[in-house]
Amino acid sequence: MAEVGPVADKVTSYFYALLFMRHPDLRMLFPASMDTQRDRLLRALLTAAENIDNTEVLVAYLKNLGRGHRKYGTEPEHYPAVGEALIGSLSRYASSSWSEETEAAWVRAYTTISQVMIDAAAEDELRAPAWWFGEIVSHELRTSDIAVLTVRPDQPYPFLAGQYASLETPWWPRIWRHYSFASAPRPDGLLTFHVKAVSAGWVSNALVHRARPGDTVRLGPPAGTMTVDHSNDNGLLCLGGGTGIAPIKALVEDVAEHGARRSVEVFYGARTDHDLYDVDTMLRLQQSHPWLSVRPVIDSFDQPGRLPDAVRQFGPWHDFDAYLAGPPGMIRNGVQVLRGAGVPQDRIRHDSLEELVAAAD
Ligand SMILES: NC(=O)C1=CN([C@@H]2O[C@H](COP(=O)(O)OP(=O)(O)OC[C@H]3O[C@@H](n4cnc5c(N)ncnc54)[C@H](O)[C@@H]3O)[C@@H](O)[C@H]2O)C=CC1
Repeated sequence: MAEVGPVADKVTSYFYALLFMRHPDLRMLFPASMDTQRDRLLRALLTAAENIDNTEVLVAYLKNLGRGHRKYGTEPEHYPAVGEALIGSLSRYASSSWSEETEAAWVRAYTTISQVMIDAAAEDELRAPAWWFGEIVSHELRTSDIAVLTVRPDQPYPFLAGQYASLETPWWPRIWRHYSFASAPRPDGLLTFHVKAVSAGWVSNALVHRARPGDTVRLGPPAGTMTVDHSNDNGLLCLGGGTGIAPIKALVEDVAEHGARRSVEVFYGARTDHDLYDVDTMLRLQQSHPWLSVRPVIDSFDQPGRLPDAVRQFGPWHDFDAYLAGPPGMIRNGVQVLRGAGVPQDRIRHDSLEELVAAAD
């Protein structure tokens, strides 16, 4: 991987060129524009490589990837085609370190990886659809670029508070983006998402500026491990930056439903007052739950991104489980501050930074 890292763009372009040249029928499974698709493959490979020594994490990641691929229409027979193109492009760009042994090792690794994904997809097929249709039943513009969308899935959609779904709009077929659920599972089965239109974000702009009640989106299966550990009574320390407050709100509702005996401390960061688009909801929750405290943190001109610093001023936090949701930079800095405040790594939860960076496309 060290040799291909610096030429990652070339490797992925060559990979897709090989794949589509040899298997033109597979082209229709990918978006019309491949711009944002290109580095997804490499990112997935890097994530797998990073966790190569941690079998439990790696297998969980691959199973999730396999389940998630059902919505693309991926079939078991597609995997060898991808494997051939992958090895073809790696052997070309890692030529100085490539040998028969390297090739054999890649074939073995890829065969194992694809088998875990294929098996997870087959198992999932017995209990869940590949995707759900969801009708947008309400669309509320909270600021000029943030919308709260409520979606009614066509069949029951089981998930846990703190997880996210991938979502495809009718305007950008086969382009999927992740959005966290902004509520814990509700008795009426409706799902809520907070979407910020980001520059060059095709899906997010369509969802904020174009989507209307009555439109239909497709939903992939729920994913993510940022869920509440109900096996202990530790307090929850939650950092939500911008629309990252969405899954934090879901976690608060989840704790409330479990009859909270634990304190929940929420720090809600935004650039300006105006960007605290969900502060009223959070303060209402604080009023009805004595165990909940919500602290809005507004950036100042001389101190942008000050959310993690604000958390440092309170505490102590070493007995808390920590949850972070928001921009990747906030999560990185937040984790550092929390580690410095004595919160062990295994009690700090957030979504994968690779996925969040991809979501910003
Ligand atoms: N599950 C998750 O982790 C979720 C993540 N998101 C992500 O959250 C982001 C939301 O974007 P915006 O609302 O535009 O957020 P933003 O860029 O306006 O930032 C919101 C707040 O986060 C903090 N922050 C931002 N960058 C920081 C840094 N480098 N260091 C420390 N603190 C920092 C600041 O307090 C800032 O006011 C998107 O990138 C989105 O993908 C959104 C929903 C769920």
